[in-house]
Amino acid sequence: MKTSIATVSVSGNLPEKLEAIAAAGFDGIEIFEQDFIAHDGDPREVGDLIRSMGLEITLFQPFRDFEGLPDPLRAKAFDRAERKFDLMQELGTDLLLVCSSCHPDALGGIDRAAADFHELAERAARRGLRVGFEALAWGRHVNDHRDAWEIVRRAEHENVGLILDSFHTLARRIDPDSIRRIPGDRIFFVQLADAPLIEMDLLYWSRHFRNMPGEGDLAVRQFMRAVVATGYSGPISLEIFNDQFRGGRPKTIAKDGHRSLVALMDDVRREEPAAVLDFPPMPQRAVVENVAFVEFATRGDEADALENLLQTLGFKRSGRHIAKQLSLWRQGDIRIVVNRETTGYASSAYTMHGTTVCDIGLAVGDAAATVARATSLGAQPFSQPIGPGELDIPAIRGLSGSVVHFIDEASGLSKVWSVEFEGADTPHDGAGLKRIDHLAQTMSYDEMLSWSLFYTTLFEMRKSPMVDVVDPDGLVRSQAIEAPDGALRITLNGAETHRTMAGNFLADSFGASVQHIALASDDIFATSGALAACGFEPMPMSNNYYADLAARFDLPPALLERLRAGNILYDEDANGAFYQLYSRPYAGGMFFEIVQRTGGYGGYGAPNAPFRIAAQKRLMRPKGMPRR
Ligand SMILES: O=C(O)c1ccc(O)c(O)c1
Ligand SMILES: [Mg+2]
Repeated sequence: MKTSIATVSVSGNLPEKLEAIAAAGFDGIEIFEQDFIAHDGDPREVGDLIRSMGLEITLFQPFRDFEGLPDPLRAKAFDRAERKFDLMQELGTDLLLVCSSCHPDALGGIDRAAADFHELAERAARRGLRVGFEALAWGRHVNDHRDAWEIVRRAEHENVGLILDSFHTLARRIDPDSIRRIPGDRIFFVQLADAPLIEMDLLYWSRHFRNMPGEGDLAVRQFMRAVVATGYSGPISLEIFNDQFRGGRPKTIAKDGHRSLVALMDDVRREEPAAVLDFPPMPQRAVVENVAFVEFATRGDEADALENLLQTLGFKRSGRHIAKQLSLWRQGDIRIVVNRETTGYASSAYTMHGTTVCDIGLAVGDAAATVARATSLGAQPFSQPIGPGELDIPAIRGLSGSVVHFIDEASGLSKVWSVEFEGADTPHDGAGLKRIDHLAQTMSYDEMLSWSLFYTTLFEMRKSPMVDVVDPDGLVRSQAIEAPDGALRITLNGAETHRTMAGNFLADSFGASVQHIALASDDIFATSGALAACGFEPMPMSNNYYADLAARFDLPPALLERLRAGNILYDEDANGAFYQLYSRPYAGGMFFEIVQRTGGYGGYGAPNAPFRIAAQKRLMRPKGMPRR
């Protein structure tokens, strides 16, 4: 099965689009006519350029407002088609996409349309070309793939077939399983797009909000399962109209597209075992067991400040690396590595971002298989020279240059602490922090889809709905990506302006990275007391916040007073309660959060976020100081 993508999906001029598409690993492209017209170059040369990059032209599109017209418009439509057939022959492609008519004079009538397609197919056949019919969701008379199929069937010509596009079917809530009734050899082409569920005009939704399969909310997988069940074996092509992608980096968009397609086909293979798919197999999504470690790259005074903060959080240094300037800090099941190396990867991360989380270690069932899946999805394996006595721990590059290591029991990699570190790796209770609850990564809003696709295609993780967080100086979008049992929880925070707390951090750290780490306690009040004894200074919350808590919830006065006294934030959902306590920001806006979940509370305290951010900004911008 060939992978393909429409040129309209990627930003840039035609050569830039082609280069990005070829580099991402696609087999072919759909030429979107506008991209060709905007290019100044002979069609034969364009065709040769495309083939020289190892790409095939799988389709030329769109041909609009063809079927059901009265003469003389009908005759003109056929003349127009002949010109496009000339162009297709020069480019070197044999398939034309005809999308259903939106013409105000189109007459309708299934048999009239079928007769038009019979004649068009006859003309195409004379040149060895084929035509495919696609129902646009907003087509005047034809806006359902089942009607398009009836027209193709009645056209009775082997040079006309059906073109399916997941957006048009799913946006109209047409049951994708109706595709299972169509013979696979009569489907000439399949286009895929996802989209976020937003109530709006279908045309506007389609032209501005489509995204890659898995990035939106449509049942693209169910659609594709139905397609492969028909026996269809032609190209699978992404056709994504998206305002954000039009302004994005061509290479990133194309790579994300390829990743989404490969992951989708892997899911389809597993869920539709009877279908024959010539797609290379890959290991299934990795189940993350826990966050094995978080590593900071840091230096000098900043490193001292970080270690000091870790001590006030109840951590103890429990090991030093046998050869490198790494120290291991422990509490409960949490491991934090402080890396002060001046060469190697962590050192470059420090140079780039300042003190930063440069590496995340995840415990998985099979580390090598996880890297194999990641590589199939287009991720880059990561390695650096290994010193004597050190273990070769499989790793990949995450996004924005970060590194993710995979640790497993089977290969002995979980023993890395006793092998590579001197000193006892013994757990201790400290202030009662047990495990990492979540990691919060900050990025520009444009990068959020890439990151959520990265996590959801590689790991067994789900995304929860996007929430808006109000910062006094702008809006931040936040989305959680979670493993089913909470073994790994990541919140993605997308900043649009550098004046927000998140945007400021992003600008200061030159790129996306972890802005805060949330550590879980099973008794936040005991932890709060223990932290005070360690010299921890919580971020102060306002009286207004606690007055509002009293109004929002039915909290006993004594509990409310304990919350206020400890600067602890509170939230509830249908399942349980959530307690939060924040450190003061350090090193360019990073911070720690301490949380307790009771009764299966599933969120992240989003209602509290605006007040937490305002409190942090008060600390960072003392009273009376104008903002930068
Ligand atoms: O928005 C459109 O007009 C349009 C054109 C061609 C397509 O294949 C499509 O899905 C939409
Ligand atoms: Mg389409």
